[in-house]
Amino acid sequence: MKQALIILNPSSGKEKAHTYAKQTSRLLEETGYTVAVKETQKEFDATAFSTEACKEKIDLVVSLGGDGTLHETINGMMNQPHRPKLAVVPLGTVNDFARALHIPLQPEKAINMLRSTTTRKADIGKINDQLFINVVAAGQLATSLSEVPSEDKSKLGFFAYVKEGIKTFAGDASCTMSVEYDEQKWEGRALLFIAALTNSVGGFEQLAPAAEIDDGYLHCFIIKDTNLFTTAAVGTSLLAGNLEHSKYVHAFKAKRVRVSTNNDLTTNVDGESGMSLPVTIELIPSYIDVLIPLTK
Ligand SMILES: Nc1ncnc2c1ncn2[C@@H]1O[C@H](COP(=O)(O)OP(=O)(O)OP(=O)(O)O)[C@@H](O)[C@H]1O
Repeated sequence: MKQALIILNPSSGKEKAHTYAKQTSRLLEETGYTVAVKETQKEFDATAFSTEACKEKIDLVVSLGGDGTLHETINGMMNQPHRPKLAVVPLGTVNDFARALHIPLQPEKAINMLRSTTTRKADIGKINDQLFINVVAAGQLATSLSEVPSEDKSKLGFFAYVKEGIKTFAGDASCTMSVEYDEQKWEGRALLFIAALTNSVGGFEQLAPAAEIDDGYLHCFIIKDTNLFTTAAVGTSLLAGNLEHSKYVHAFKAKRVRVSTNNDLTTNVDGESGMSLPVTIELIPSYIDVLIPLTK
């Protein structure tokens, strides 16, 4: 019999988290799985549960939580010879990974989807020795974005980041950045570096509209040193889904990028504060099989 593990973050999904876990469990049993549920209590529990699932050669891991739980779950699969298939029931406020894979954002619908699925191979990113599922950002602006209060994230979504970004312009927000990618190099004053795996970042689906989770590329943007006026132009291009054509932006696709700076800056990885620069970012193609809706 096939085996599934549900990794539940009870703090996302609020009071309905346990109900969703029961519904998921019942549905998977109906489709022929034996199911175990493990609840996270703190940071990195999902990583540990996921590593165990790999070692036990479990067939399917279901992440019931937000992007943070998913980020930890995928990191638990790193360097494991057996990687279970992955299903996602999004309980967070943003759920970029589910958006990118067209998995329903309402938990009940995502659970029901499990009745009839197909798999899609998803690319994964690697920053130094850690995996990421969605985005890496670096620069003074990214450091400020790591500090966006979660209350604002729930209320304002992507615009919480815009709000924090505008505040950053009160100080000197740019730094000298060196970005080496594949066989090329960009150097100059920059406000922000972004490497995205999918079209959805912070719940906003226009950053890299053409990016697909399985296209084999990191979609990178360097927002050059700007003042408040030119930043408004960058903002307009962003909202129009046209960022790559802005003259204030250096946009490129790459499989491997090295980012360094003369400042002491930390990155933002999947929306959380990450490691300090310099960093090496790589694309790992077709890393994981994700269950997605079967479309006829
Ligand atoms: N029982 C728990 N109580 C509180 N925090 C937990 C618990 N279990 C795990 N966590 C931590 O909660 C973090 C955030 O979880 P996650 O992103 O999945 O949910 P969320 O915050 O509801 O989603 P979003 O970030 O989209 O708002 C995880 O990275 C994990 O470290």
